[in-house]
Parts: sequence; C-alpha cells; structure tokens
Amino acid sequence: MEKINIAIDGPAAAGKSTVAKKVAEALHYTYIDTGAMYRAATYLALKNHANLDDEREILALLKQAPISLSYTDDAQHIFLGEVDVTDAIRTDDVSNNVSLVATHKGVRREMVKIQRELIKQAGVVMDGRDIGTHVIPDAAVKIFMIASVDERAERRYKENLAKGYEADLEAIKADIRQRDKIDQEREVSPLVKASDAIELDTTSQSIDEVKNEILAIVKEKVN
Ligand SMILES: Nc1ncnc2c1ncn2[C@@H]1O[C@H](COP(=O)(O)OP(=O)(O)O)[C@@H](O)[C@H]1O
Ligand SMILES: Nc1ccn([C@@H]2O[C@H](COP(=O)(O)OP(=O)(O)O)[C@@H](O)[C@H]2O)c(=O)n1
Repeated sequence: MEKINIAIDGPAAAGKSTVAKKVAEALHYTYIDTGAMYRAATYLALKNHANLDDEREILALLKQAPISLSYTDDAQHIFLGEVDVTDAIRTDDVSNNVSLVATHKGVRREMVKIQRELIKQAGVVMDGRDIGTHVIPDAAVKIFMIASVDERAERRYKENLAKGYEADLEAIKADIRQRDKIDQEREVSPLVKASDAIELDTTSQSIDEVKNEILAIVKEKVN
C-alpha cells in the first residue's frame, strides 16, 4: 500500500500523541513527537540557566548539544548530544516554560529543519502544533484534534497520578490554558487548524474510537 504522511495538530493533552502512536502502529508507520523537541530545547536552556527570552543563548546551547531522535523498541528516544533526555523533558518545570521557548523564530527554524529531514521518507505520523500548517503543508491527511479544557486537564491529571506523580487538577488546567494561549497567539507558526484539516472533537470519545476514525480517513485517502 502506498505510504503517506499524516499530520496531527491540536492543543495540549487533546490525545494527539496517544492516538498518533496507535495509528502509526496499526499502519507500520513511524511516529514522530515534535513537542519532545521543543521540550528538549527547554530542558537544555533551563539546565544551563539560560535567559529563556534570549533565543541566541538557546541556539548556542543547541549547537553544543544538538537534538537527535532514535527509534528503539518502537519508542521515540530524544537526545541532546549523546545524552538521552526522553524522561527528563516531562517535568513540570519544562512544561511551564516550553511554550515560551517555542515562540522563538530561530528555535522553530532549527526544529523544523530536523522534522523535514524525517518526513523525506513517507510513512510518518507527526504530531505537534504546526505540522499541517507549516511542517508538512502537503500532508495527505491532516487532523486537528480538540477536546474541552476540563476533559484535557482531567486526562493529564489521571495520567500524572497513574505515573505516581503528585498532581493538582487546577494547576494542570491553568498550565494547559496558559500554553494554549501562548501557542495560539505567537507570531511564528501559531497553533491553528489548517484549512484542509479534519477537526476531531475527542471530548467524549475513547482512544480506540479516535484511532479508528483516523484509520478510516487514511483508508479513504490511500485506496
Ligand atoms: N480519547 C481519549 N479518551 C480518554 N483519554 C485519552 C484520550 N486520548 C488521550 N487520552 C489520555 O489523555 C492523556 C493526554 O494524552 P496525550 O496523548 O499525551 O495528549 P497530547 O499529545 O495531545 O498532549 C493521556 O494520559 C492519554 O492516555
Ligand atoms: N510542533 C510543535 C510542537 C510543540 N510545540 C510547543 O511545545 C509544547 C509542548 O508540546 P507537547 O506536544 O509535548 O505538549 P503536550 O503533550 O504536553 O500537550 C507546546 O505547548 C508548544 O508550545 C510547538 O510549538 N510546536
């Protein structure tokens, strides 16, 4: 079967990465989580006490510790230089600062360069905020995944508890609202639905229902 690229965008905790992973698995495609790249840049900047408003400082750090991805045992691993930071980028500190780092034009340019290399060979499910609008404007399937803020906060809350982390529902809701606002209002590649994207509201859908809906959309395109 012909391979295509699939773009999945949407706000925080809408279910993008969970569903994208399952869709990729079902199609034997590669899943690429672009949020992890912005998180890695943020982790690096925080670790080095960089001024997060100064993109030159962040870019200089990224030159010394470039981001790369590897795919072992079906999971994406992200590296800064030689160091695997896959788990380290999921802290609250990173979550609370990543949208600011992602406003910088130069940082975005570097991330998009890596992302475009990865899509040269079709058969990719890529999720993020600007994939359908900017990174893969010619993606054969574009999904814009949404869910209510309450539902998204509840999902992230349960996820954190399940991982054994402390979680505060109201704090999570505030973080999600704040990140959505910065992501939607930034000048460069803001979070917006591509005109040719299909919007899926997952508020009252199960993970499998969303996955099956996307697989049906893909099937229609490919056949
Ligand atoms: N349709 C759904 N119904 C219920 N929970 C979901 C659904 N989709 C995702 N989740 C859960 O919500 C949480 C956030 O999903 P995630 O895929 O990380 O979102 P995103 O990548 O959009 O930030 C995860 O714990 C995931 O298992
Ligand atoms: N393509 C992308 C992906 C993420 N991002 C930024 O990175 C942050 C973290 O992305 P993520 O996908 O890991 O977020 P969640 O999974 O927590 O929702 C987003 O809130 C955006 O600020 C972006 O600007 N562009």
